[in-house]
Amino acid sequence: MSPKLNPQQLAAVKTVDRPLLVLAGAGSGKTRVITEKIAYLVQQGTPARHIAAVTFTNKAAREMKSRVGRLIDDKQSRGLRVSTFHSLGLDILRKEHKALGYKAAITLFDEQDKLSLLKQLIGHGADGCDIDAAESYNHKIGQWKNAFVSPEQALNRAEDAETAAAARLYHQFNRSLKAYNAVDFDDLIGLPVELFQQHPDILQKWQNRIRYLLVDEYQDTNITQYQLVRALAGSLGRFTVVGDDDQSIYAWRGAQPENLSQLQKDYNRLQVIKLEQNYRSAGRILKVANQLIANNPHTFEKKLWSELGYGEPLRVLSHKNDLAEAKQITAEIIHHRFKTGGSYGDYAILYRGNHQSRLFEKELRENNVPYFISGSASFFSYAEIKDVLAYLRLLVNADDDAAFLRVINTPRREIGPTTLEKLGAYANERHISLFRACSEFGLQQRLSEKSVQRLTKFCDWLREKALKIERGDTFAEIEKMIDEIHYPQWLDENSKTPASAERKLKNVYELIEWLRRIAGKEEGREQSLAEVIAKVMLLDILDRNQEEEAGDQVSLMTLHAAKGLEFPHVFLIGMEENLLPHQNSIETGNIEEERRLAYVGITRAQQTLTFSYCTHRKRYGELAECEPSRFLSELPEEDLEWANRKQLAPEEIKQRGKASLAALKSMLA
Ligand SMILES: Nc1ncnc2c1ncn2[C@@H]1O[C@H](COP(=O)(O)OP(=O)(O)OP(=O)(O)O)[C@@H](O)[C@H]1O
Ligand SMILES: [Mg+2]
Repeated sequence: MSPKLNPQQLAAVKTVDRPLLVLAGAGSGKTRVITEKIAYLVQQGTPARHIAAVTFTNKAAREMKSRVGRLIDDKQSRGLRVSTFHSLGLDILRKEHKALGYKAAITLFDEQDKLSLLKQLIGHGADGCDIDAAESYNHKIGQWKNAFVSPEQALNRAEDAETAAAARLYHQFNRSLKAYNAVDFDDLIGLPVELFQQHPDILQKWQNRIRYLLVDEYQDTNITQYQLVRALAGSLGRFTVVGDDDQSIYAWRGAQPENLSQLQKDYNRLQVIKLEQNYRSAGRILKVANQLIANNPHTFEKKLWSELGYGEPLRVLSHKNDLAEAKQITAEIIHHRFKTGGSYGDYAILYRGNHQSRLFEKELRENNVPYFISGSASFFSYAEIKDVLAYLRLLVNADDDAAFLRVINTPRREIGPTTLEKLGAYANERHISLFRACSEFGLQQRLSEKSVQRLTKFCDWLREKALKIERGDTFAEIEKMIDEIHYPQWLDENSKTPASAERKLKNVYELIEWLRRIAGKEEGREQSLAEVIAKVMLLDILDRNQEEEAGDQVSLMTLHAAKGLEFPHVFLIGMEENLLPHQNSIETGNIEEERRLAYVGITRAQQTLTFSYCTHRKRYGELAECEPSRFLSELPEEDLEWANRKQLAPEEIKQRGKASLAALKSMLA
């Protein structure tokens, strides 16, 4: 039986006749309001299939689903949608692809696919664009998509030649995606919004389907996501959104905490409920978090208190370098767990950047401490693995358009974007795969002779290779293929260092070796490549799920990934200038977002919280001196316990004291 809701939570659960915003600090039970409200709506007679709850990560969605599962039974929750924004978008796209002019099997482009498309477009004469800036165009296009700005609008608003060129590239980029029957991650939100604007009948159908909408972590929605919420919730505003402006940490991806105040403007019947009791953290942790975040300007005033006792002082550990940091914290976890008889699942190590996990992984493994890293890159997400798998997918099924697009110019075959665009458009018109379209006369008429030759050469090679693989020694043929397509040279040309090219090639051979083992394993019978590939794709999915599975293991994750979660014991590592706050943010003056990230980290802790920093750390191969994070100096001294503290010069301490005092004064003014 879960503990009783407090009166404000109860009011939030029972407010169903008007739009509702629950605005409250960390650990105050906002997510709990959402899960309880889903159960309440169902018990009041709203069929679960008419309720949708959205959040930001798969992990959060799964967690929410399982919490709902404890409140209502399977039969009652049948048809309930609990998902991320993006999978809701994908669902809408899949069902409504026709109205948007898409074929059913929509391909999702990842970052690498996008970058290589952009490079192709630029390489083939997108005016005024520089190929070395492909990443920055990619970012710019993402910003436009997140702000629901179309290529035409972007061009009209462009104030200089550079932006205008980027806007034109954006237009070409979208046109190519369409021709390939592909979408990118941002389109998963943007296209449904566009669809709803153009087709009121389809919108009505969806409004009828989703009669109540709940959104967690609302402060992280961008403009396009807000448009989607508005469209689905309709003018009646049948929604509950919960959020905390102090935990807005996705500004770099277009999140607009202003969406919180925008709600008040757009829905005059909006009810706002604030929650003030924190049920997660010891009083001291809460006090420290509140004091840190007080250094940021505030639109909404929030108070938070806790009844969970004051707790131990928060420790600040100093280490001579990052290896020492990993060693000491690993030792502390082993020792603490032994002393308290707890579970490894009670501990989390949080950090600003993924690279910080490496030494910890090594130390934990060497000491036989079970751990899992949330959201780390799996073997299958490496570009070289995806490339080779795409070749194999295409060899067993030439109609796999996503694979076709991935390999057609990897390594380069000088098949230009205009050719691919025409190919895509033709296949789309004729509703056939790209591979099939290549051999049709109708397409060939539209292309130059050279393009036809190159496409034909590729397709002939593919057919022949597929036959050899089927009839000959499958894996020997695959190994031969790596050389035939000049993949090692391609890796050399496209890797930052020879060592990295070599590592990638090693990964490729490891993959082939592994496939060979799988193929021979089953019941003494050699399996076909198609069977093996099908198995691998499934394994990949399972593997990813398993990755998210917590248990008796220490959790390692970035601060971004930790949002919404809680752990009895938290270690916040790398509390150094240039790491947290991140160097880029210091350079661009964006300290407030970094402070919110630190706030998110601190408020994950239930019982104990330990900060750690190094006095020296390797940077670009050289050992450099590090300063403790300015955020440490913003915390109440009386609640911290510094172990082996690095001596700060007295004037430095005074300087820092002044800075935080000034910030506090300006806040109170
Ligand atoms: N009324 C209550 N009584 C006791 N415990 C509660 C109550 N409401 C919530 N909790 C517990 O408090 C903890 C924090 O709740 P929850 O995760 O919903 O907070 P949140 O506001 O969503 O936090 P965050 O801002 O970090 O996402 C959870 O362990 C939850 O079970
Ligand atoms: Mg939450």
